[in-house]
Order: sequence, then structure tokens, then C-alpha cells
Amino acid sequence: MVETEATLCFPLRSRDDGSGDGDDAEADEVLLIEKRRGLGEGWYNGPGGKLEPGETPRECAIRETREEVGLAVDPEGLEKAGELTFLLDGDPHTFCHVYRTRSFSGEPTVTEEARPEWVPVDDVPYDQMWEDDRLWLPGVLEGRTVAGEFRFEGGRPLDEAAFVDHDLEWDVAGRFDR
Ligand SMILES: Nc1nc2c([nH]c(=O)n2[C@H]2C[C@H](O)[C@@H](COP(=O)(O)OP(=O)(O)OP(=O)(O)O)O2)c(=O)[nH]1
Repeated sequence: MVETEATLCFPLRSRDDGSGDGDDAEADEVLLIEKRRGLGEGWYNGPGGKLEPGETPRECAIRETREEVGLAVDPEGLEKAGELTFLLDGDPHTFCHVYRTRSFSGEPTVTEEARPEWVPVDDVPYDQMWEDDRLWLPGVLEGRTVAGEFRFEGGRPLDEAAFVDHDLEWDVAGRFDR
């Protein structure tokens, strides 16, 4: 099986926590999408998708975020947060570059592919996401870096396979070359 290269991008913003208690505590929110078609349809995820020929992962993350939710991400502020390998029945299926950013402009809009939604980082709907996300996304949203391998079995497409096990390494920024 030929491995696909893909990206995910998690835009973050700070919001007044609304407690009205007089301090300036801010709660972070992350822009998730409800995916409206393709792999992972009906689940929440970050904007993202497969690399096009000749495209770098960073270019792909920026393009997909623009196409799926209409946000213009500033390349300078795009921070590499993870590299995830998804294996299906023992074979590499997708290698996914994960980014986060606080530098973008525009307002998220609904497209044919995605319905965007700002979600508090401590209230991410992990029960409506890929099963592995609860293992790595909380750390990514806290600012950490991660390298992970996730093994799925017994099906094609990937989103109908069973998640069987994983390996994770944290704080691996030195390993990322782009
Ligand atoms: N959060 C998360 N994302 C995943 C997992 N596995 C996985 O492939 N993805 C991501 C990588 C890609 O961003 C996305 C799949 O690519 P895609 O959105 O282009 O797929 P698609 O089939 O809809 O492609 P297309 O028809 O639009 O070309 O899903 C996972 O376990 N967790």
C-alpha cells in the first residue's frame, strides 16, 4: 500500500473566560471542523487533508485551512506540533504532519467540506473524533510536540477499522525538520 502524506492544522485563540470575576483569565479555544465528507465524515477534526503533488506539508496545511474554513494562516506563525503515523493491517497508511497556529486572519465559514466551530480546549468532543485523538491532541493543544504511531486493523477505509494500539513520544521538536 502506498502511504499518503497529510496534514492537520489547529488554529487557537484566547478568549475572556467570561467568569466576570474581575481577573483577566483567558480560556483557549481551538477551531475544529465537523467534517462533511470523505475520510472521517461526521467526526470533529482540525482542518487538513492530503498533500497535493509538489506541495510541502506547511503549504498543504495552509491551503486546506483556507479551502475548508476560509481562514488565511500566516506561514510565519505555523508551528509544527506532531508527526503521526497511521498503520492499517500492519502497513503504513497515512503520515500526518500536525500544526497549530495563533496567526491567521478572517472568520471561519461553512464550506461543502466542513462546518467550523470554536471549542474550549478543555471541552473538546473526543467522543465524536478519531479514537486516537484523545491520546495526543490534549498535549498538542497545551503546546507540546508529539511523535506517534497508531495501529488500526480489520478494515478499509481507515475510519471503519478498529484502533488496536499505539506508541507515543513527547517533546520531540528537535526531530522535526520542517
Ligand atoms: N485527528 C485525526 N485525523 C486523522 C486521523 N487519521 C487520518 O487520516 N486523519 C486525517 C488526516 C487528514 O487530514 C484527513 C484525511 O484526509 P482528507 O480529508 O484529505 O481525506 P478525504 O478522503 O476526505 O480526501 P479528499 O477526498 O478530500 O481528497 O484525516 C486520526 O486518527 N485522527
